Amino acid sequence: MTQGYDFTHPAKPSFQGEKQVPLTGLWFAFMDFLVNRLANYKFEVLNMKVAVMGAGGVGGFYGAKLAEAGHDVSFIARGAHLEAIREKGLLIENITDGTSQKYDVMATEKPADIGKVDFLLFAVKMWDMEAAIETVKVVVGDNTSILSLQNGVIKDIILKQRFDEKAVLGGVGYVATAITRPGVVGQTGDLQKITIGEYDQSVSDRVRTIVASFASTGIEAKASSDIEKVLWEKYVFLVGLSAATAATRLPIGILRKTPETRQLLRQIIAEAVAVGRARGVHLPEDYADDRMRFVDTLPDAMKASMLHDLEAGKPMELRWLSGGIVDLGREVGVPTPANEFILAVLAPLAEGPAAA
Ligand SMILES: NC(=O)C1=CN([C@@H]2O[C@H](COP(=O)(O)OP(=O)(O)OC[C@H]3O[C@@H](n4cnc5c(N)ncnc54)[C@H](OP(=O)(O)O)[C@@H]3O)[C@@H](O)[C@H]2O)C=CC1
Ligand SMILES: CC(C)(CO)C(=O)C(=O)O
Repeated sequence: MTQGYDFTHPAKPSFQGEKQVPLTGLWFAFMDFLVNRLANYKFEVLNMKVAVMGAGGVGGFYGAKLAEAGHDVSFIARGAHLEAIREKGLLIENITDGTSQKYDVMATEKPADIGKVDFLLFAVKMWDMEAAIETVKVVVGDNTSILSLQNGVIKDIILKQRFDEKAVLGGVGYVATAITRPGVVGQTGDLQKITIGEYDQSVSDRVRTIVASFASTGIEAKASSDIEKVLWEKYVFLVGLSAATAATRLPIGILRKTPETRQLLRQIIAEAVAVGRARGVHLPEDYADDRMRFVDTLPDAMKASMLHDLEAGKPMELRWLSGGIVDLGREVGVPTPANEFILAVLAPLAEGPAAA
C-alpha cells in the first residue's frame, strides 16, 4: 500500500536549518533550502513494516504515531506492559489536557515473530541497549533503516558499530512521556517534535518518508542536513538539565534562579559545547548562553528524565550523559571538571539504589 502525503498539512514538515555559524552555516542553510524546495512536492510514501524496540515513553509515543500514519507497526515489549498492550491496546494519554487515544497494535517479546522490517525504531534506556541489540538483531535485514531516539550521541556510535553504518539514521525526539501504568504512555504538555537526518548529509527518500509520516500526525517533524549538530544541540542542554536536576533532586525553576546552581548549570553546558566544538560539531561558541535562554522558557516544575529515574529507584543514564561528555572530552583533550563532579556525585546511584 502507498499513501500520498499533502505537504499543505498544518503540521507541514520543516526542512529549514537551525541557527548556524558563518560559512559552514551558509552551506547547510543552502542544503536545507534545497531540501525544503524538494519537500514541497507531493511524493509517494511507501507503507513500511516497522518494529519498535521498547514500547515506553518514547517508543510507545512515536511508534503509535507511525501506526497512525498508516505503517504496519509491531512493538517489542515485556512484562505487565506487554500483557496490557496485548489485552487492551496501547493508550497514549495526555496528562495535561486529559485527551487520550488508543492504538490496537501488535506487541511481542519475541522479535522473531515480527520478521525482517523496513524500519527499526530503537527506544530503550541506555543501560538496556546492549541486551536489546542482541534481541532485536533478528528483525534487521539488508534493507532495514535504524533510528534511535535515545538521548545523547553515544547511542549512534554504538549502533554504527553493531549494524551496517549506512543503516543508521540520526534523530532527536523532544517529548515528555513515561509509562504511567501498564499499557499506558502518559504525555505531559504538548511538546512533540522530531528531527532526523542522514549522517552523510544527503536528503534521502527514507528521511522524507519518515518526516512526512510523523508530520501527518501533527508532530513538528523536520529533516536536517546537519544531524550531528542537531544531536549535539539537544545533548548539551540535556546533559545540563539532567545533571543539575538529578544532583540536587530539584526541578529547574528553583535551580535557574539560585545564582550558584545557575552558574553550575551554565558551566556544565559550556563544557559540553566545548567538547562538541573540539570534535568538529558546528555549534556556535556562545551556544551555552543560547541554551540558558532556552532553559529560562521551561516550566518551573520540569525535571529531566534522569531525575524521574532516580526518584523511581531505577538506574540512570548518567554514564552516557555526564559520563559521555567526560569521555568524549578526554578523547579531544577538553577538560570537563563540572561534568566530572556530577559524574562522581551521582555515580554511586547510577546503577540504581539496590546497587548502592
Ligand atoms: N521519556 C522522555 O520524555 C524522553 C526520553 N528520551 C530518551 O529515550 C530513551 C528511552 O526512554 P523512555 O522511553 O523514557 O524509557 P522507558 O523506560 O519509558 O521505555 C523503555 C521501555 O523499553 C523496555 N525494554 C527495555 N529493554 C527491553 C527488551 N530487551 N525487550 C523488551 N522491552 C524492553 C522497558 O521495559 P522495562 O520497563 O521492563 O525495563 C521499557 O518499557 C532514553 O534514552 C531516554 O533518555 C528522549 C526524549 C524524551
Ligand atoms: C528534556 C526532555 C523531556 C525533552 O525531550 C528529555 O529528553 C528528557 O528529560 O530526557
